[in-house]
Amino acid sequence: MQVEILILDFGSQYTQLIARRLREEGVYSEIVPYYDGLKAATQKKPKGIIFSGGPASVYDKDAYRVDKKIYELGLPILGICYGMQLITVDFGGEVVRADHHEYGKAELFIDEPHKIFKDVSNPTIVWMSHSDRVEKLPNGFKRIAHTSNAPYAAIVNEEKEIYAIQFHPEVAHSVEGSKILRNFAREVCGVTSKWDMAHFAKEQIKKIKEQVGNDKVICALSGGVDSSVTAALLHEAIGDQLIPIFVDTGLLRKNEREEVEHAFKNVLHVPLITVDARDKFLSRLKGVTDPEEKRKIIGHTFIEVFEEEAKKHKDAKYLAQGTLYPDVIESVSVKGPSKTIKSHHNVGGLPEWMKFELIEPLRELFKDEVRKLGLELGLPEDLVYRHPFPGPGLAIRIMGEVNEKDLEILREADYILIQELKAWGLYNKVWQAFAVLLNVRSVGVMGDNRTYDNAVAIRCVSSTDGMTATFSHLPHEFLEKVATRIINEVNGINRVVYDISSKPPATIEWE
Ligand SMILES: Nc1ncnc2c1ncn2[C@@H]1O[C@H](COP(=O)(O)OP(=O)(O)OP(=O)(O)O)[C@@H](O)[C@H]1O
Ligand SMILES: O=c1[nH]c(=O)c2[nH+]cn([C@@H]3O[C@H](COP(=O)(O)O)[C@@H](O)[C@H]3O)c2[nH]1
Ligand SMILES: NC(=O)CC[C@H](N)C(=O)O
Ligand SMILES: [Mg+2]
Repeated sequence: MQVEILILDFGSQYTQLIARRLREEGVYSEIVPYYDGLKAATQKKPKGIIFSGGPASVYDKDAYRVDKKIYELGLPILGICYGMQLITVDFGGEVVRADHHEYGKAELFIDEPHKIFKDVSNPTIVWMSHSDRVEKLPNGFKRIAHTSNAPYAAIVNEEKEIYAIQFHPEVAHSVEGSKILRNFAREVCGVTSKWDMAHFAKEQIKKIKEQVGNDKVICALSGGVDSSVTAALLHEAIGDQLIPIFVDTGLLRKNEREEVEHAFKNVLHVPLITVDARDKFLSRLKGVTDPEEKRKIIGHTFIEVFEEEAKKHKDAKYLAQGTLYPDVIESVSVKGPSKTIKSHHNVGGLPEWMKFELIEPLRELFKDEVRKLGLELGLPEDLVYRHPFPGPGLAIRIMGEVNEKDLEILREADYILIQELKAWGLYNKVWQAFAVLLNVRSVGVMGDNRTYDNAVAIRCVSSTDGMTATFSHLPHEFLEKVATRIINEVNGINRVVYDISSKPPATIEWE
């Protein structure tokens, strides 16, 4: 893939958004950590470079710096926030701590028409998030825009084509931010190519064919979006050389195995191998109540099942997995390692068992791009827009020990919730929705009799990436209908509650 714009990450929370905005404009871009900037720019030969924002202050002793040779490559550069401040000091200007911090919307007044402001209104609303500011202009630069708080909101060195802006064009609050980023790519850097999913699919298919030759590829397939799109792409490229393996863990939802098998065999015509490992998973989980212990047992059992299965396919040289761009970025980001809240298991993410070479065709894509690719490849919409479902499945939605009886109860309750969401046209409006079996008993009255039964929690959240989430504000009539149906139709449940916590401080799953 020809990288048109290279983004150097200085640790901003919004770095990924810069790449997304550019790609939405059809400009292919990639992110690298700032310290790899010069090397990547030399190798990837982009048409322009963007410096992201970042939490540090340029006058700090250990502030992130770039190799100054990057300014001599003759490529246009756009510095955003921290990126602007870094350019300022690198060219002999001065950055100081501002008297007051500036967070939020500001009116940007354009002082001089310029390529990056083509077709942008004057004034325009932009979004600021900084506590340092440019005090003295760097050499060779002049001001082209200001706000009431920031006298130097945009500056340029025309000779070197280096632009620097204090606001964040990548966030949605900057009303014409996408236009400014597009202008930088198209008007300043002269990017003319138009990147889209059809384009991407074609290139990947060609690449996979060349890489794999006549060998075989194993793909762990969950029926989720990421692994399904990976499998579909591979199947397009290498046909029957693909060995897709789906594990029935016994922790799946109602009809899930049948639906996944149906979609792959009859809709996509991919011959799927289903491994029935229900007994293995359930027997190992017997008597286990600790959430982390459950997750670890499931993760290990997955590897074991795959090891056994892989032995049967000696000629399989490759393993395909649905790694996405955020997974990649997280592992190379300049941010330090974060705390483990839960052991997220990802079958493919475990390299110990692998004599395999990896194939990760989605590693440059965001989730919504993967969905577009899925549609491009002809995957059915209900599969493409399926809610995420975690590898450990229903085991982390039953509080405490997992057993067949509780799994059955939870499957029925969950099924009713999903059925109703679809019936009310709400399924695609929430990011994820499911039922949780609480293992809390409470007293009820049904048909004049006392009941003492289990309770179910309904969890529906909106989110863009699963990292943060808020509970979905669903109509009360809908919730009432779901609760009534669950209590009436599922034996063993006499109470339904709605989870109204957000993430953070809660998480999406209960375990
Ligand atoms: N039941 C399963 N059988 C085989 N592989 C599985 C199973 N469950 C999970 N995996 C593997 O673990 C990976 C991680 O799961 P994850 O839920 O993150 O992705 P996904 O299921 O492909 O997509 P989604 O996020 O939409 O659920 C999957 O891509 C798949 O390779
Ligand atoms: O593949 C997965 N393996 C896991 O072990 C796992 N645990 C949580 N999830 C999913 O990740 C998102 C965030 O979940 P949490 O807020 O509960 O951490 C939500 O979408 C969860 O469903 C998992 N996915
Ligand atoms: N968002 C940013 O890039 C902030 C840059 C710098 N830390 C400041 O506060 O001004
Ligand atoms: Mg999944």
